[in-house]
Amino acid sequence: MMRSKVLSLVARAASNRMMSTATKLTTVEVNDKTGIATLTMNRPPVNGLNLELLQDLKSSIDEVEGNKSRGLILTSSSSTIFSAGLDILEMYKPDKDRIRAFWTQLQETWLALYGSSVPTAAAINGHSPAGGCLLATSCEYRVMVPNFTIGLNETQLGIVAPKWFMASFLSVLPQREAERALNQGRMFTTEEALKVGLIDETANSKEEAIEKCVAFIGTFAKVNPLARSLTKQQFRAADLQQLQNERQQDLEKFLFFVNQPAVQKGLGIYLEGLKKKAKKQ
Ligand SMILES: CC/C=C\C/C=C\C/C=C\CC/C=C/CC(=O)SCCNC(=O)CCNC(=O)[C@H](O)C(C)(C)COP(=O)(O)OP(=O)(O)OC[C@H]1O[C@@H](n2cnc3c(N)ncnc32)[C@H](O)[C@@H]1OP(=O)(O)O
Repeated sequence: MMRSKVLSLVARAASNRMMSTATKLTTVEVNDKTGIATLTMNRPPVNGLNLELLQDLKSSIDEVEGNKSRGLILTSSSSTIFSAGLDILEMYKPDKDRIRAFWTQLQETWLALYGSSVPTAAAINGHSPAGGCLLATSCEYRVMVPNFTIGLNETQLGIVAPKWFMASFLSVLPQREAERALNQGRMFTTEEALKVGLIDETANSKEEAIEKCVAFIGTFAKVNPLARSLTKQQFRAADLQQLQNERQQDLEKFLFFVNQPAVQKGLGIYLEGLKKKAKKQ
């Protein structure tokens, strides 16, 4: 970003530095006191992860990696939705080239977030199904506001979570819990998620969730940053390497699967159900 633009933004935000506003789908704000970056998703109405939001997320993660932030907190500008997961419109009756770019970008964004060298935490201030849960479980810590739901509900849509979605989930939950929840496509309430360990803490508001994420990141203040990040990377290396090695096959598998007539039919019915529900409200 141009230095002059950064400077004018610095002047505007008293103690927080807005590091990126070039795109409207994500913003990065670095707190001058803590040095921690808050990455906010802003794609109304539900932060559906389409190609452009995924691109912005990836470039915002890269920006945080590059600006020496002490940590990254992922959250949403919506008051009720963290992220509704993948934008189903990207997968339903897809454009041939765009769906390839979409899935490739999802892979890249996951590799960047799950493999991030800075401490990461999610302030889950709303519902977080499927791809939303993928983002949250790719972070190292999760704080969630009550009365929302989180989980990998793919089987409820007649689709299958790829291995790397499972890897993020398994980095948080024991295998037995993860397998059962995935097979059921189970969505956990905030309270259930806390009980099972899918989230680490609850908070009564987004602000409190962010404070708790800041406190988590603060636990690394006296730890050597290089030693911490190399340790994290060793824990995550096998999962990251597996996707790196299989990226092309993973893409082809996704394209084959998603283009099956039965899958397309299921997605169409699911979308119709969402739209009917939205009209009733
Ligand atoms: C053998 C095979 C091996 C390997 C397989 C290989 C590949 C696997 C293939 C595929 C895997 C793909 C993985 C996908 C993961 C996903 O993320 S799929 C998306 C799942 N998401 C959901 O199910 C969430 C659905 N949405 C909701 O439940 C609610 O909308 C939500 C609780 C989030 C919010 O509720 P509310 O505030 O009441 O809002 P509305 O429901 O009224 O929604 C507002 C409008 O937004 C539209 N919308 C909602 N979610 C989505 C979405 N995910 N995508 C697109 N659009 C969405 C909704 O229709 C409303 O639109 P309208 O206003 O009517 O136009």
